[in-house]
Amino acid sequence: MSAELIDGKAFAADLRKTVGRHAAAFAQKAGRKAGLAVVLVGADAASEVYVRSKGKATIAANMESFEHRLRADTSEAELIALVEKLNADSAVDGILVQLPLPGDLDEQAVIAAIDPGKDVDGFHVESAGRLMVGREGFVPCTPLGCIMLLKDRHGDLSGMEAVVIGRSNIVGKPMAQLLLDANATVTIAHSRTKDLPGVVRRADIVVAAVGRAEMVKADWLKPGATVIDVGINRLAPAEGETKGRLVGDVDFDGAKEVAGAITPVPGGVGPMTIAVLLRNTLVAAHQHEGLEPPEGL
Ligand SMILES: NC(=O)C1=CN([C@@H]2O[C@H](COP(=O)(O)OP(=O)(O)OC[C@H]3O[C@@H](n4cnc5c(N)ncnc54)[C@H](OP(=O)(O)O)[C@@H]3O)[C@@H](O)[C@H]2O)C=CC1
Ligand SMILES: Nc1nc(=O)c2c([nH]1)NC[C@@H]1CN(c3ccc(C(=O)N[C@@H](CCC(=O)O)C(=O)O)cc3)C=[N+]21
Ligand SMILES: [Mg+2]
Repeated sequence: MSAELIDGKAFAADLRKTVGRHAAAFAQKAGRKAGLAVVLVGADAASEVYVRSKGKATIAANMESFEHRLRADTSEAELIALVEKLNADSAVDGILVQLPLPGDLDEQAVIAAIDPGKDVDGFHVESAGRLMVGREGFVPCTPLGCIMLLKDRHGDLSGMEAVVIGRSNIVGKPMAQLLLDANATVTIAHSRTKDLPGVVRRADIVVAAVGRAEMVKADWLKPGATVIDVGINRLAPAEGETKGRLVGDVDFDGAKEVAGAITPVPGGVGPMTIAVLLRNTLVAAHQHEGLEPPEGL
């Protein structure tokens, strides 16, 4: 193996520790803990796992966790009514509505109902707009976690060629904006991109956020490239397994022989998402109490 492993899990554990320390100090000053509300509609098995691990991490970081589980047949009006109740609840600093929503619930309408001051996911149009024009606001957790790992490894990203594969509102687009803000030269690839391997081969930095198991191959990579694998894909169980393996969007075993550095799945970007969510929630809590958010968070 030639690539260095980018240990997102360890980085995230450090960040959670720092957040936990600041959260304890916040509770002292404010006379209450910072609070995160997570709303889960329906009983999606994968989402259950995220919600549980988020709840545990929140409590371990000296913050409060409020979980709201709603039936899969919840109406949009009921869901928005809950969001409005959480907007008005002074114990709640951050609101996360787990996506995707089941059935024909309108995700944009539900996100629009979240108070932008509690939008710790950074999915509200106000947050997206602020990121786009370079004003302070909540940045989506997954791309922010990725840029933290990249800056930790490279320091200055100025002039580097970055290729982001995927253009979703929650990963690809904000990721590209953060790389642009860091003065990288950014290309966004997607399902209509011609010659994706050729585009990826130019990249010093590859961020894969596609949702296709092991799609990015070793021979697409420029030797020495830094590879950030956002994908979370569950393979079908092999013989003798009850649960399939979790893999990313990059063919890790091949890519690790060519890349300079690579994030594993699991243990890469996923843990960063949760750590950044707690960080964003603590920042929101400071804002709600009129306190200056801690330096260097
Ligand atoms: N680790 C973490 O914390 C998180 C992980 N994820 C994971 O990241 C992945 C991406 O998530 P998300 O952005 O929500 O996914 P979306 O499905 O919303 O977006 C996928 C993007 O990939 C593009 N795409 C699909 N097929 C191809 C292809 N063959 N070639 C090139 N581009 C393609 C799509 O293009 P087009 O726009 O043209 O359709 C689209 O822009 C998933 O595996 C998800 O589970 C997501 C969030 C957090
Ligand atoms: N409103 C909203 N915000 C989100 O941020 C959001 C969402 N909806 N819907 C689903 C996706 C996905 N996502 C993950 C977070 C952490 C891990 C994670 O911690 N993964 C571990 C492994 C977990 C396991 O083993 O099951 C890892 O990669 O090491 C994965 C995926 C957040 N998302
Ligand atoms: Mg999506």
